[in-house]
Amino acid sequence: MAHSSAELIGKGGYGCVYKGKLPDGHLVAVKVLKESKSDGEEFINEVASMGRTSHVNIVTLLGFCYERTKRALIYDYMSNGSLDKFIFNQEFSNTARCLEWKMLYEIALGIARGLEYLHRGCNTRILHFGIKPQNILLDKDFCPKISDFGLAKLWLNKESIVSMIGARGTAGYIAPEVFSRNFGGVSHKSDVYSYGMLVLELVRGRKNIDARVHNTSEIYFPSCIYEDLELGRDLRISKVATEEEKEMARKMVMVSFWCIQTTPSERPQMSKVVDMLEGDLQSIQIPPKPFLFSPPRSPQRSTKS
Ligand SMILES: Nc1ncnc2c1ncn2[C@@H]1O[C@H](COP(=O)(O)OP(=O)(O)OP(=O)(O)O)[C@@H](O)[C@H]1O
Repeated sequence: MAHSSAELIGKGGYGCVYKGKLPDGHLVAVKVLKESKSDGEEFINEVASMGRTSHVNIVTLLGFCYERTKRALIYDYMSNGSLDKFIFNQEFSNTARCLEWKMLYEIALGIARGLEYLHRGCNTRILHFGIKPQNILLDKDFCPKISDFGLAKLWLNKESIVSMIGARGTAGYIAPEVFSRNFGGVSHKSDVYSYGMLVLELVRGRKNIDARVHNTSEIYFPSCIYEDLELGRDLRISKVATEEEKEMARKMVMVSFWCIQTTPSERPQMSKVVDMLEGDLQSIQIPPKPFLFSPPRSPQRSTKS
């Protein structure tokens, strides 16, 4: 289906992604999945359900290839790549911040709308592993789209889930209840948590858990942002110049802190998140301080601090 001279554009935990071109010139991203032992029926069912998904903030799945153990998924090509490139890239953080506040706000809102759609009605899905900046792709107009929501994840058993959380370093986006059932059951609210962590990263332009930071109180940055919020201080975030920008940043921070509440039932539904982002800053209450836990470093140590 894809052009033979397809170029490699990325690698994920589940396989390589190539850029390709359909005979009519349409650009596509072809994700060639690693070989899997799971049965094909599950794959086909999952692809069929993804095929029924249609939303402006979800990457469109155009088709799939399936031949014994070889499986590939064909998506619309997103010319601006994934969000991590814009929020973590030194090149961008040293010069003028690449994405303006208005754009960051639009991205946060777009992702919220996409997740709200996935959580709604019969399309209901939980992303479980957390949604991270690599899963947010930006199209040519910088409209954010969620990609890869859960397909490969369904093939994993519980054990491999635990080892992946340890091995892949995406722990910062995963809700506490995914590590330990003491916090409650896994639900849509687990995605709400991941969303909150992702938006905090958008705001700060830095990973939530950053080993390069020397001051220990800064390692887990949401704590110091919370302090600013609680004391009504200006948030210690760069490039917020105008009142409008301050308001957008504050709104994003308030929403994120609601989303990362430790108890799942205290987190808002995604529909409420969309409302909060679109509504007045004044109508959002200051969230309680979330209990900020350190996710386990290895699969064996599911401790909290
Ligand atoms: N539709 C697409 N258009 C453009 N680039 C894409 C597309 N899909 C994926 N990519 C690129 O390929 C990279 C790897 O994507 P992929 O979905 O395989 O992995 P991931 O999201 O990083 O992780 P995982 O699959 O392990 O959750 C992305 O970060 C992005 O840069």
